[in-house]
Amino acid sequence: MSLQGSLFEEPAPGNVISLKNGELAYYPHFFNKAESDTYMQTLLDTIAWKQESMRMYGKEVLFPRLMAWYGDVATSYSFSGNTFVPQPWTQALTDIRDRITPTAGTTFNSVLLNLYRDGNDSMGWHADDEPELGPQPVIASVNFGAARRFLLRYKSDHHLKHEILLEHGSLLIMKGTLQQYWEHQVPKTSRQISGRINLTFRFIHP
Ligand SMILES: O=C(O)CCC(=O)C(=O)O
Ligand SMILES: [Fe+2]
Repeated sequence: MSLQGSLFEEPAPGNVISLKNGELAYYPHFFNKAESDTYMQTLLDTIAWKQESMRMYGKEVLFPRLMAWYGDVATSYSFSGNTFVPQPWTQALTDIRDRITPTAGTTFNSVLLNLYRDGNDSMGWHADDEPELGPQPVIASVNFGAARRFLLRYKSDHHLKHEILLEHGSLLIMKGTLQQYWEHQVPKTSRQISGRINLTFRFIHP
């Protein structure tokens, strides 16, 4: 555990964002700049990044980003026709997990990592509503690297929207009925930007 972060520094306060049938809390500077720079580099160097593919309309399509899945041995996770078997926790991942756990108010047994290499990498509209996450999952999203727009839309009325710029060192907690009523995405951008890593800590019901 990082002494600097845990003993001498309180995380910056978060902003609760109350949406219709969904709740978010955003902590823009949860990790300080130096820690965030170090985690960015450590994760780039030590995570087993892979470009996965999914079957779509009978074709094998590459995900437009790199991914990795880490967690307790008993957790495996399926989406878009893939089952991901987790790799064992690394030191950096358990450090980050232990830092965010008190703020999230719940425990996590796995983490999905996404590496957006540049503005061309993205994630399309979806909700994290897979059955193994349970009915009202708490999902903690940690961000390092280039800031990216995180868009939300109400499933049954796409005019209802919200947007958050997820910055270097930030933490976003999604909870309550958010995944049931809202979808989210990280759109492409034509801006020339560097890489970004997002980690979503989850509790998978075995
Ligand atoms: O990269 C992000 O901010 C979003 C990640 C996400 O939605 C997911 O992993 O399910
Ligand atoms: Fe998601």
